[in-house]
Amino acid sequence: MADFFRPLLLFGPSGVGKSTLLKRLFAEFPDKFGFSVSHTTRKPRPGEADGKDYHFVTVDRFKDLIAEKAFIEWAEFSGNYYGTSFATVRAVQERGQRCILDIEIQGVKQIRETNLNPVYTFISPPSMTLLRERLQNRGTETEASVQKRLATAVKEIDYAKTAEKDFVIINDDFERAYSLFRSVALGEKVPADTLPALDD
Ligand SMILES: Nc1ncnc2c1ncn2[C@@H]1O[C@H](COP(=O)(O)OP(=O)(O)OP(=O)(O)O)[C@@H](O)[C@H]1O
Repeated sequence: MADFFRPLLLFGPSGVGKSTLLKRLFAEFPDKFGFSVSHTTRKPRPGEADGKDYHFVTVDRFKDLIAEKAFIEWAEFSGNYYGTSFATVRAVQERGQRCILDIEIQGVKQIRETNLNPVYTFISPPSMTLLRERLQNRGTETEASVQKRLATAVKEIDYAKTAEKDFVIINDDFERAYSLFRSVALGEKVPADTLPALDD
């Protein structure tokens, strides 16, 4: 069970279902896991709470935090800044919880250079067509933003094809994906999925 105490890092393209999987995990295990709440300069979506989903900050504040070396990793993504502070990860670990990070690719690359030693878990769409549909159906993006996220997704998936990762979870049928994700999060030794072709 040694893996349980390593942070769990989730990565995967926007719209693949990372937040949905996490929401379910936190509902089932309110005390076992702690989310590393990122800082962002993007505007809150309806229902998102400051300090829970993100620490929502201004660009000036974000730049101050960069200057103070507060971040383990930070990146600009889809026109906004995102970052993980040392303080948030530490706060989760001090509560005795497994820290879960939801990070985009540029951040993942930076994390590899640190001694955080997380379990790298790639959440994959079953196909590019389904990814596009989910982004469109979520209703939070304009068509231009969907296009931008899909273009980024293609690059992220190319990276994921070659990058070192501990687990791949295909978010096809949600209940199936969640059951696998739950096992991975609990530190169980389970056979994971293999990355689909994603060339559609
Ligand atoms: N297995 C699934 N089958 C069908 N729809 C799903 C599934 N999982 C998630 N969704 C839906 O797909 C949309 C995107 O999911 P979600 O917001 O969790 O993605 P995300 O990876 O967290 O994206 P972002 O990185 O942009 O926050 C949501 O509308 C969600 O309800």
